Amino acid sequence: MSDVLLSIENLSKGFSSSGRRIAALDNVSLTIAAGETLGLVGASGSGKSTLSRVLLRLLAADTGAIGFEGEDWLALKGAALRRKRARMQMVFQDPLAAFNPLAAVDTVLDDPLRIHDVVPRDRRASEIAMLLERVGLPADYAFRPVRSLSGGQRQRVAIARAIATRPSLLVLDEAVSALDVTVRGRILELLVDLQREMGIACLFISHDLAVVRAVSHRIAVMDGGRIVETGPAASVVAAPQSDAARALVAAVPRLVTEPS
Ligand SMILES: Nc1ncnc2c1ncn2[C@@H]1O[C@H](COP(=O)(O)OP(=O)(O)OP(=O)(O)O)[C@@H](O)[C@H]1O
Repeated sequence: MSDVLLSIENLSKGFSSSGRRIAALDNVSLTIAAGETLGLVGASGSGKSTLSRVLLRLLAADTGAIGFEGEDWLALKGAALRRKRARMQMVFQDPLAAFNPLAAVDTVLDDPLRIHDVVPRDRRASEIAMLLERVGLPADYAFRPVRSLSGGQRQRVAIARAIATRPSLLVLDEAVSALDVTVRGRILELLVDLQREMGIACLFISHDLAVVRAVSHRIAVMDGGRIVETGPAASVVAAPQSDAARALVAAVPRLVTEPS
């Protein structure tokens, strides 16, 4: 896993709020290798969402650079950016906010296949069936409205949609935070399976260190807009070096951090 897929270099982003300047991102640098899951963890307000929004080009950085699949990601525009977006997909906390809740599942999955021309039109229905199977949903769920699904099933549809364009990187921002604990466990297992079988790299963002630990090869810890610690997931949990990481470890119930 040494091929660098994503490199974030000296990224900074400030906001002005009530006359004060907030450094939401302060010289952030990190890399993700092809097929690697990097967990990004930090307390509320540490800058995680700002980083994901800048990475997804939903928000412009003040300074810094991002290389993705060997290209200058922040310089891409127009058709070239739209094409490249197929390679970096996202899963958010609330799938209902991400797609039309009245739409049927097959419509939600057909959109990326059509927009990015992933397979010819006559193969899209079988591709949708394959995607549903891949995320553990029966093929006849294609005809159900998204609104009729449970939270976990909706998140499976969101993951199916994200992998539909055959991305090399998934950005998951608090993707399991709204799910109850058993459903959360199953979605985390699905993500680990997908990552192993399809070789997709993930940036897995959460405020919850136990969740991040369950899926990540490496963990980066954010505090006050900075990356204050990066290391193998097991080391960051077992021997945190920064105050921010120590506080996050202390917040995890002991049962989760102790080896079985
Ligand atoms: N649009 C904005 N205008 C002003 N300040 C902002 C804006 N967006 C974020 N901030 C500030 O930037 C800092 C980082 O926020 P960010 O949402 O990135 O943190 P976070 O780690 O994702 O937190 P949370 O887990 O609560 O979402 C915070 O101090 C926040 O108040």
